[in-house]
Amino acid sequence: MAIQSVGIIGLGLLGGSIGLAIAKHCPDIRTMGYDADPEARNAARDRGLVQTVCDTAAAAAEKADLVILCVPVGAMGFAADAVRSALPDGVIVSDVGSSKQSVADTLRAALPDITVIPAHPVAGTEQSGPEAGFAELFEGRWCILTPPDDVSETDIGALSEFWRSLGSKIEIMDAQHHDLVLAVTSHIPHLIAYTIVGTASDLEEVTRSEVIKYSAGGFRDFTRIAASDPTMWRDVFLNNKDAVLEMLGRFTEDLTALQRAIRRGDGDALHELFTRTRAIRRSIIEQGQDV
Ligand SMILES: NC(=O)c1ccc[n+]([C@@H]2O[C@H](COP(=O)([O-])OP(=O)(O)OC[C@H]3O[C@@H](n4cnc5c(N)ncnc54)[C@H](O)[C@@H]3O)[C@@H](O)[C@H]2O)c1
Ligand SMILES: O=C(O)C(=O)C[C@]1(C(=O)O)C=C[C@@H](O)C=C1
Repeated sequence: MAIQSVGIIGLGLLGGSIGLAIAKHCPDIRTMGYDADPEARNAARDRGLVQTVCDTAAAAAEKADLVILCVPVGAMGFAADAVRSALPDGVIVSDVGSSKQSVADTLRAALPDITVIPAHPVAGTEQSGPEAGFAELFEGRWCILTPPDDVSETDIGALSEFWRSLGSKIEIMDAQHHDLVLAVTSHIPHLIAYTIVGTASDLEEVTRSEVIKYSAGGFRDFTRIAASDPTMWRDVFLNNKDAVLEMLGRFTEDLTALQRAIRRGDGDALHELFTRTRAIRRSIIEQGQDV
């Protein structure tokens, strides 16, 4: 079954980018969208993020083959409740949340008789809102699907084909494994960036203007990540608590080992680690995953 109409709930960076990517890559697919924020709905109309901006979530969902929830992870349950009564027979409901197990549980409870296939396009920026979306966001990026066991191969195939048509590469994964992998590759890096920028701005010996003035290199890269949306990231950490705490425990141990190496003047330990991490960066670039 090829997807012919898509309802997008939440018209920020992700929802807006999906609407624009559909218009670019599959102009025959009809797009309807809704955002809880009236200003976001107006901006979505102005930018043409979807063909029809609706005044209710139900109206955006009622004629869709595929409904994609593009709201913060903590709002997925509210969005599912808002579309439930309008969902047509045979619809697939999916989402783009950055953590998967708690979203899968929430959607299953809210939509017990509906085909739900949670998904996570591993593509984004530090920007948010309806002005931030762009059609190329998903090109060459992974989209991870975490289908429950009872979903048919046909429905998984239809959703995979949809994401492929927007330029994504597909990976199928267990939701819990997804959460562990993304904790270390995305969630902890954000936590570290939030911490280092917060620490620098709290220092008494270094003025705020010095932090801004001398943030040319490494620190500047951290400030980009630390500018990411506060609501989105609050929800990610609250909803991927176990995996984040597990990975944070390991990170803290490794940081303590580095601290000890510096205190003892153990240059070999530092050099060995930095050599390993440099090789990882180079292999990411060789695989064409750098942007
Ligand atoms: N930003 C990223 O880099 C990125 C990448 C991949 C996945 N994600 C995930 O995508 C989702 C959306 O993130 P985003 O970056 O697009 O955020 P965003 O803030 O740009 O957009 C979210 C939109 O959802 C709307 N909204 C909130 N609650 C709603 C509700 N109940 N009904 C309808 N609309 C509602 C908001 O008004 C906002 O416009 C999140 O779950 C996030 O974890 C984000
Ligand atoms: O590039 C960035 O700004 C991002 O933070 C994107 C990023 C990531 O960590 O890779 C952020 C959250 C997502 O769920 C997916 C992608």
